[in-house]
Amino acid sequence: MCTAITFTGTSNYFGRNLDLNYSYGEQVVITPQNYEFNWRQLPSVKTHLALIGVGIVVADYPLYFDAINEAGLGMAGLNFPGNAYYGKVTVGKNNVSPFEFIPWLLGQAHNVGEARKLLADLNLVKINFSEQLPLADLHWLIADKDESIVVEATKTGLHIYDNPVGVLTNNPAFNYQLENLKNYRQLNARTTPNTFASSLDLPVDATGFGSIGLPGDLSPKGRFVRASFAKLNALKGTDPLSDVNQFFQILATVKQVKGLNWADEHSCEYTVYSDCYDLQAGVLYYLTYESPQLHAAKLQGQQLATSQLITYPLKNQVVVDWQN
Ligand SMILES: C[C@H](CCC(=O)NCCS(=O)(=O)O)[C@H]1CC[C@H]2[C@@H]3[C@H](O)C[C@@H]4C[C@H](O)CC[C@]4(C)[C@H]3C[C@H](O)[C@]12C
Repeated sequence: MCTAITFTGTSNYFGRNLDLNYSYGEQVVITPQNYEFNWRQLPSVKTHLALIGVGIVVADYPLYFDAINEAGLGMAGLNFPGNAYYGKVTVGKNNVSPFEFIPWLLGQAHNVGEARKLLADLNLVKINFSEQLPLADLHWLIADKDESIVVEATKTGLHIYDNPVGVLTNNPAFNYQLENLKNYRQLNARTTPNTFASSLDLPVDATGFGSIGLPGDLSPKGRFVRASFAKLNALKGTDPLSDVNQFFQILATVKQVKGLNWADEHSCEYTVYSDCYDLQAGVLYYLTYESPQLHAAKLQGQQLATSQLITYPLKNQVVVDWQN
């Protein structure tokens, strides 16, 4: 399972937890402006916006899990098993395969408004990357500094939803998750007055009473409510780095610890990595399960106009900052 969020403070932030029972050997992948994209159905593109994100490179192709572009638009793919539906190639449409979707959109859209226009003619097609890497059932969170949307391709068509919460998890579909928040409208980040019965004296003897009922479980439903409550009530920082820290603290409320969520008999899901993009500065901050301090990479200067993919393996060593 995964959780993606947006957060606004001194800058605008976007990122996710990637939860899985194994690692693909993820890397930071920078796609410069002159890397040529040879799409499966659409004409090749020689120049485009530069991207930075997390993913893997196979046969010199960037398979992004999440990324942003140099204009400050971000996008993340999250599992949507059993609900995602990709159709046949349709004449007159932008036929894009799911593994091409992130680079195709981020390569050209500067903001959510432009993304919406491109999505109007999008057809997500059933074309896999290779036999070894079959189709992934996904839905996507797309965000810029002002707004976010969710894209779901299901049997009933391509759906684009406004996302007033700026959170996405997994099944069931996004509409359900949004509707489900109504069941938690009584939650409060402050302790509420006693409304149980006016005749009964029920003094508070601690804090946190307003959040009694907040789901603590790791299911997508539970994480959607918890991440929304955390994100919508979290204080903003006083500078970009304190915001980045706050972003990771929010993601930590839905982090999966190894051993708490078994995917099958032999392996459990855990938070492989968490990341936070500063959409305005073009910086990717991340931490991994094995290396929980902040690492960073950015889209910068002369790298932007080159033509070869640039990669850095995600750090996986614990580093201790000794003080004596
Ligand atoms: C599994 C990842 C999503 C994490 C998540 O939501 N987990 C939930 C687990 S559960 O169902 O709820 O149990 C997704 C996000 C991006 C996906 C990858 C990207 O789409 C890029 C390629 C696409 C290829 O078709 C398949 C391999 C792949 C490399 C994908 C593997 C996998 O499906 C990834 C890594």
